[in-house]
Amino acid sequence: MNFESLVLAAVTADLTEESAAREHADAVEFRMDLAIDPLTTLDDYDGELPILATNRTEAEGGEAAEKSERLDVLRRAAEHPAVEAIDIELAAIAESDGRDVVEHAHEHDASVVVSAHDFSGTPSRSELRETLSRACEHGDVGKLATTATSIDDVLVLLSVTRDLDANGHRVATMAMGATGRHSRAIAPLYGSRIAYAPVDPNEATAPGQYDLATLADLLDALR
Ligand SMILES: O=C1C[C@@](O)(C(=O)O)C[C@@H](O)[C@@H]1O
Repeated sequence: MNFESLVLAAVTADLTEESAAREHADAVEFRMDLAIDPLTTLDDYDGELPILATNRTEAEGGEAAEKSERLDVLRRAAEHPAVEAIDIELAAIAESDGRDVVEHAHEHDASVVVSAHDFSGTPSRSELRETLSRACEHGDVGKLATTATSIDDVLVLLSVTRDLDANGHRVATMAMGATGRHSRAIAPLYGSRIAYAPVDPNEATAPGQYDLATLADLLDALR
């Protein structure tokens, strides 16, 4: 997965759902933090879609406890042939353990998405730019999900997306929540390289997600 063009990632904690995602998605985001036995689940995987492996911390909207074991699981996931990319939080990169995971993933030919999430709001333009630029420094893709409380928040996020993309960076952005929902369909027009939707519409992993078929249709219509 090189993210040269948009990747529609179907999100799930249950890899047996992959066949249901195949029609619409380019990849599966495996939310290891939400799975019961993620490494065994990965070993049993015999699907067709490549995997983006995520082991999200509680601080960034997931359920993985922030212990060294969390990064070990991510590290082991990167070794799996079906895992073509991993997602690691920018916050984890501040520690050398996190940077080791990035290096390990690259050694195993997995791309790295370096991500940051803000569930309370959308910071100022300069902060967004700063955060996304730092994420891009460490990852093959820098990803930023913020919460929009007004459409102006969406506008500024799209503008920063466009800016970084035009400067040759690979970014993925989305505004979470009802107000920012439309950004999930239009951010790719401004350079965002990943769009997320749950395989099971009842198992959304972030506020404002469309179901997979709807997002696929919207993206197709806007392409
Ligand atoms: O970070 C992201 C983006 C996301 O939070 C979203 O807003 O769609 C969904 C998560 O599953 C994924 O890891």
